Amino acid sequence: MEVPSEIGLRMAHDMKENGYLGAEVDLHELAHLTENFNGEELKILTMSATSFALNREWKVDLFDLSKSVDGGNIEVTMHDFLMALDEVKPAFDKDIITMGISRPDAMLQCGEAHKCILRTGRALVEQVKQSDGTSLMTCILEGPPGTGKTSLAATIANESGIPFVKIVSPKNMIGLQEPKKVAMIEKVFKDAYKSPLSIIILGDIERLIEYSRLGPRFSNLILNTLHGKKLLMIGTLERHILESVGLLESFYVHLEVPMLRSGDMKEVLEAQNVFEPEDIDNALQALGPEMPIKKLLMLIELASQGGGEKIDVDHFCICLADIKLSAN
Ligand SMILES: Nc1ncnc2c1ncn2[C@@H]1O[C@H](COP(=O)(O)OP(=O)(O)OP(=O)(O)O)[C@@H](O)[C@H]1O
Repeated sequence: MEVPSEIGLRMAHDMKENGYLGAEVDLHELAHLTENFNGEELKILTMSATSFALNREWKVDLFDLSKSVDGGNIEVTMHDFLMALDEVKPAFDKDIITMGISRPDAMLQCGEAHKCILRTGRALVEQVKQSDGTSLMTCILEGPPGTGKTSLAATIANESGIPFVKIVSPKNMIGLQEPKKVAMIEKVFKDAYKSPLSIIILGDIERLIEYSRLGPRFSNLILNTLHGKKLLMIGTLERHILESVGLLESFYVHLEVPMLRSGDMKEVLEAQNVFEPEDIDNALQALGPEMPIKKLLMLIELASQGGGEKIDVDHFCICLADIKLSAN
C-alpha cells in the first residue's frame, strides 16, 4: 500500500470527527483515490458524496409528506464516494501526465538511449525517496522536437509510485495571459509543497512562458519553499534554448534525448508489426540515419491508412517523401 496523501488523510480524519463516515469506508483506499485533489476539490468531493448519501437516506414519502426525516441517520458510504469520484475531477488529474501517451503500457521500447534515460530517471526517483540529504532533485530532458521527452518524463513519474504528480504544460495553458500562467505555475509549486514527496514536470519550458518574467520567481519557487519536503522536478526543453535562457544551472542532471537511430527504428517497426519481415530493411533504408519518434509514428499511421494488414514498402516511401516535402 502506498503512503496516502497528506490531504487525503486530513479529509478522512475530518469526516470521522464529524461522525458520519460509514464504518466500511476504506480510508486508505479513499486517500489513494484522491491523491491529486487539492483542498478545495476535496471539499467538493465530500459535499458530492454527502449529497448522494442524503438522496439515498432521505427517502421522502410522497404519499405522506407529514412524515419527518431523520437527518441523524445519514451515513456516507464508500459507494457514495465512488459515485462522487465519477463526478468530481481534480484540475490536475494524474492521467494528464500520460498526455502524449494515452496509456503508459503503450510506451514502445525504442533503443538503448531511451532505456538509459528511464534507468537514470528511476535512480533519481529512488534518491529523492530515500536520501535524507536530497530534498530537491532537478533533471532536464533535452533534445530535438518530437523525440519523446515528455513521454519519458511522464513514464518516470507514472512508475515512481509518488502520489503527487503535477504537470505544467503549455498545452494546459492555451489562451491564458502571462500573469495567469505565472499564477498557475506558482500554484502548482505551492500545492506540491503541501505533499511530503512530489514530482513536477515542466513541459516545453520555453513555450510555457517568457522566461525573463518567470525567471526571478522561478529560483525562489524551487529553492525557498521546500521546508523539508521532497521534490523531483523534470523539465523538457531543446538544448539551444536551455543555454539561451540561462537555465542550464537550474538543473542538476542533464539527460540527452536523441533522435532514433536505425537500430532503434528497427525495434519500433518490429514492435509495431506493420511490415512483412523481409520489408523492414528496405523501409529502414528509406528512413535514413535518424528520425524523431513522433515523426516515425506519424509516418506509420499515415502509411497504414486504408491499406491491408501490412504496409507496402513502396507506399511507405511515397508517404515518407510527402512528409519530407511538406516539412520543407
Ligand atoms: N516510447 C514511445 N512509445 C510510443 N509513443 C511515443 C514514445 N515516445 C513518444 N511517443 C509519441 O511521440 C509523440 C511525441 O512525444 P513527446 O511529446 O513525448 O515528445 P517531445 O520530445 O516532448 O515533443 P516536443 O518537443 O514537441 O514537446 C507523442 O505523440 C507520443 O505519444
